Amino acid sequence: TNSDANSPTTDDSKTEELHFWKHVEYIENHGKDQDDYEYCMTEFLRMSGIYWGVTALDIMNQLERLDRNSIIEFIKRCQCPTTGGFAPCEGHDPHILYTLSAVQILCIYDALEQIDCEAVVKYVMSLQQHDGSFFGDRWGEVDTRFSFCAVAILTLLKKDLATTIDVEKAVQFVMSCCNQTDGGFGSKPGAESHAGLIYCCVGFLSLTHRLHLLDVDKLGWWLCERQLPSGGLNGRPEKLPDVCYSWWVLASLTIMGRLHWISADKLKQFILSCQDNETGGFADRTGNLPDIFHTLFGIGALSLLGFEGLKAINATLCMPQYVMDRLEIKPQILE
Ligand SMILES: CN(C(=O)[C@H](Cc1cnc[nH]1)NC(=O)OCc1ccccc1)[C@@H](Cc1ccccc1)C(=O)N[C@@H](Cc1ccc(O)cc1)C(=O)NO
Ligand SMILES: [Zn+2]
Repeated sequence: TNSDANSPTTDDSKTEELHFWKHVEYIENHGKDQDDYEYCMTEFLRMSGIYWGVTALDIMNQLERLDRNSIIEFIKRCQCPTTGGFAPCEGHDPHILYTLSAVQILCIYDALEQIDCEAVVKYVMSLQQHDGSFFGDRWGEVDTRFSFCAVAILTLLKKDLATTIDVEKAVQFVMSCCNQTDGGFGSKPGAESHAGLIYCCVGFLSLTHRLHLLDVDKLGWWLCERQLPSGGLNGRPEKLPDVCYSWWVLASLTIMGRLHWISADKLKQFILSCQDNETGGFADRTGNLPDIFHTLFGIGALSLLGFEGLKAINATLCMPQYVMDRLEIKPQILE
């Protein structure tokens, strides 16, 4: 059958099209209604939410629909004067996750001169530990996500990694989280492989030019095993498909030069089936409510699959390729 366990069968005979202008409207209106429940409940990751909206609209060539100046003013108000890091929203604490989102937005707007970049560099350096790992903030959570954020921020700021952090130690820590059996990565040594963390670790190795350390065939195989009869991808064995895993898995395969190992047409159909035809936006799976996060990763995955009418997206940094070209940033990818 073409349906996965416990999910409604997808009628793959009906070829869905991309409701392009509905998605543009959905993103443009996201955040206009300050009383919107989902908007209020996601204040703690507001900076990331703006990055998701800005990137998705730029890939659809509609960036001018957002108010560039008010976004930049908001970002400036979120830089912590003492640490140089960015908070997700005014009044919150700085964290490396939202520092990356802020830097990504400013690179897309070509407005890095509006913030104190040297303070950002010092903030990132201050988070590296003796074992090479990175804290997410001053409270000391360690995770390979933060290793990716650290090298992504320094790369976007055009800093030489070798003269700002201990690259060898950072590489050692990430590789210590590599799962010998499936070639994947978890959040710390011994943790189960998870597609989101694999994306972070493969992205980290791409930015540090250490992709030769990967077992590409073993990891490529595990990533392709994520594809289910519906065409959708899950994040771990036995899980349901979810459109954001389209991005984490496809981006990782693209960096490793194995994108062709996935059945692109079946995946395209699954992603298009996650659109909300009334409100616009993408949900995590067919029939659920859309959100700005899954809208970016749905659009981003379609861009990686070469969907016409979408701009090229860089798999390592999840940003429009033209921005990478302007900044002359070339993360390593395997052919
Ligand atoms: C914090 N977070 C997640 O944990 C999502 C939740 C989810 C979405 N679909 C299934 N679960 N998961 C997620 O981003 O997983 C990918 C990932 C996991 C670990 C590392 C990197 C990526 C999402 C937000 C979200 C919460 C709940 C529902 C939808 C979106 C999120 O902010 N993801 C971040 C990455 C991330 C991931 C996990 C974190 O604990 C923190 C941040 C991101 O993509 N920034 O650009
Ligand atoms: Zn998801």
